[in-house]
Amino acid sequence: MAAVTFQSVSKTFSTPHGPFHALSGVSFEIQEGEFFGLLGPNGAGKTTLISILAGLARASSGKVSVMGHDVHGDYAAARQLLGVVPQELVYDPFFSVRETLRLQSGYFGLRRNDAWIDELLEHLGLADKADANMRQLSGGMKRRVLVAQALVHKPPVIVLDEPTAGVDVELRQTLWQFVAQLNRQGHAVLLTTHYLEEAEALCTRLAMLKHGHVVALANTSELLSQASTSVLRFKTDDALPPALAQLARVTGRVAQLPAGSAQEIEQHLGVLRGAGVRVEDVEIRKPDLEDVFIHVMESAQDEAAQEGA
Ligand SMILES: Nc1ncnc2c1ncn2[C@@H]1O[C@H](COP(=O)(O)OP(=O)(O)OP(=O)(O)O)[C@@H](O)[C@H]1O
Repeated sequence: MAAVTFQSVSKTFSTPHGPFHALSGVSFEIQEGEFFGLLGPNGAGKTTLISILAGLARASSGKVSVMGHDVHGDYAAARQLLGVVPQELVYDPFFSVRETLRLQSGYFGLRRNDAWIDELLEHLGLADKADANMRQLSGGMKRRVLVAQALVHKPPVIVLDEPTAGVDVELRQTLWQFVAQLNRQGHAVLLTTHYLEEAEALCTRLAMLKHGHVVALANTSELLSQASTSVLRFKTDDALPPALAQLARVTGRVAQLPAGSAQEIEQHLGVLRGAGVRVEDVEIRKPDLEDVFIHVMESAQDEAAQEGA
């Protein structure tokens, strides 16, 4: 049985400017025990889809189920099977960390949950904060509590919406080790993130959303192998000539250009030399998920433009 099923899910918001289609016919399944990534640029519809899955919003049409339980018609059963770590830091400032986790356990009918709560506190580096008041915690610590809260009832499906936004390297590593361990034990994970390196390292399958449409759905390794073009990477302080500037991905001093063959690499270097651009630390690397992501998003744009023409 699929852990999560999205079947032709659409969501339309009414806005002062008319109806806005945040999701249009989104369909995919996440299998039990799978580590699944949901990617897309800002505003693609990721949080809207997760809100529908968590029962916080209602789809305008389509069906969503968790382990066969409809999130609308069979809400309580579906919610019990899900652990959702929200993007926003929502917490009750009057409780301590342990009280927060006991309260959350109570919502799921779990009375004697302290052994698991202690384990969660330990795994998430919160053991020494158990009695601290929620409002005394730093942002990163609060986020750890949100993760613990989502896991108090050991849900078979864990949903993480941007869990590492604004989080330091140490917590990221602790979090991923723990989530990977839960995944190995059979929990399915649905992750949304803008850190494509994390998605590449963790997710076995990915869906990419753009303007509420699924524009790619495949195994991570398949997506990476489809991007056969290597990348020429170098540092420079000079402006790139226009012909290359429009192909390049530039981050600060680092420029990256797609280069399918040795000949193309030689051509790029020739153009750079001809324009008097001084380059350092030149290397050729394999494409990563960010290259694939940019390519998929650009192709989706071209297709949309053609359809609109
Ligand atoms: N209540 C609402 N009313 C109108 N429009 C909304 C509402 N909620 C979301 N939207 C719009 O729906 C689109 C999808 O938003 P959503 O938050 O799902 O995107 P996202 O992919 O999670 O983005 P981000 O990466 O920025 O978190 C956006 O254009 C957003 O402005």
